[in-house]
Parts: sequence; structure tokens; C-alpha cells
Amino acid sequence: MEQTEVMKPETLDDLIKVLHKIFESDNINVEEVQNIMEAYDSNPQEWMKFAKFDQFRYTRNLVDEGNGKFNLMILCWGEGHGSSIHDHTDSHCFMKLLQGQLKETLFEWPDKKTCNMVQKSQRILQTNQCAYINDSFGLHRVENASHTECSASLHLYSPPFNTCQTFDQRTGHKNTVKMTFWSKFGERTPFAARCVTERLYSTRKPQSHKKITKKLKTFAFGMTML
Ligand SMILES: N[C@@H](CS(=O)O)C(=O)O
Ligand SMILES: [Fe+2]
Repeated sequence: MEQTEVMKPETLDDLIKVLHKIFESDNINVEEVQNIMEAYDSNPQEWMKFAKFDQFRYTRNLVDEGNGKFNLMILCWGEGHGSSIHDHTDSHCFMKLLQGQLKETLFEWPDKKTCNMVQKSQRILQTNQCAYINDSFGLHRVENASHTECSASLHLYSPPFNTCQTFDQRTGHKNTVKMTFWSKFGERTPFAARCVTERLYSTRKPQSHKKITKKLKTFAFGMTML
């Protein structure tokens, strides 16, 4: 497969330019993308404007829409923040550590009959490392296990998606969740765009308050149950 020359992106802007070039093609060489993302030396001054943290859960901050081919975003993880076990909606998922460490735990897809969730492996990702996952590898959960340091990671998803499935570790039961952006291009997402209530009220029959409260329950991450 044709491979764009692996050169070292000197800045985040450089990296974005190279990614645009790579994703012009419909045949993606996973290793090439992983290598190029890993080759960028994280410089907080270049990405700080996108990195907006929340006190309670990890945030998803859109950096670039990749000409519709990919979404590039920075995820900000406060101390102890983590995601639920989830899939990646049949997309490629690249995850490069910009700051701190993250623990990634891989799981098998739950067994159809027993619903058992089996843990496959666990690893600690270090600053500048770039991990890759897609649904054929299984599911994962990501956590900033540190009690003293926050972490930031650069994620590339191709094709872009805005819903995924989360899984209950104990029962294997799954939910479809909507994934929202805490900020886009460095600007905090306006409240109306973050508010799932409107969508629930406008596109569905009126529902009881209890049901809506349940639907709006936000997990310990930037995903909202649908
Ligand atoms: N895939 C997750 C982040 S992670 O836990 O891999 C997300 O996009 O929110
Ligand atoms: Fe993920």
C-alpha cells in the first residue's frame, strides 16, 4: 500500500496537515497513522487552548473535523476520571497520550448467552505513546488512575461517530449513548447544543419526568445514555 513518507510533525498544526493528507485516501494504513501520531512530540503550548477540564468527568474537545473523514479531539482526564467499557462504532480509534498516563483495559465482547465480561489485558500508556483499537480487538475502558496528576490524550476517530455502546461490567448489559463535545475549536460548546433534553422533547413523545431524568443520566464520562 502506498505510504506517505513518515516525517516528524514538528507542531500540532503540522500533524493535522499530515493527517489530512493521509486521510484523502480511503485505504488507511493503521501503522502509518500510529507512527505519525507517535512522532509528534507533545507540546502543551500548542494544544492548551483546546484542553478544557471538568471537575467531575472527562471532557471531549473537538480540534479538527478532518474534511469529514475523521474527528480529532483532545480528551481531558482529571484525577481518577475514566470511561465506561465501550465500543467504537466500527471506526478506527487512535489514542495518543499528550500528558500524564492512562490505563487502558481491554475486554472481550460479552458472551451472547452468559453476558459475561472477560478482561483480556491491561496496559499503562505513557506520554507520546499512541494506541489503536477497533471493534475487532474488543472493547475497552480508559482511566486516569493517578490521584495527583491530570492527563490529556489526542484521539482520532475515522469515520467520525457520535454514538457508541457502553457495557455494564457486572451484567454485560449494553446501552447506546450519545457522545458530546465539551468544547469545539477551543470554544466551550453553547448550552443549547449540549442539552439533550431539547432533542428528547422535540423528537419523541412526551415522557414522564422520571424516565427523562433516567435518560439524561450522565455517566462518569462524556457520554449520555439515549
Ligand atoms: N472512546 C472514548 C474515549 S476512551 O475511553 O477511549 C470517547 O471517545 O469518549
Ligand atoms: Fe475508547
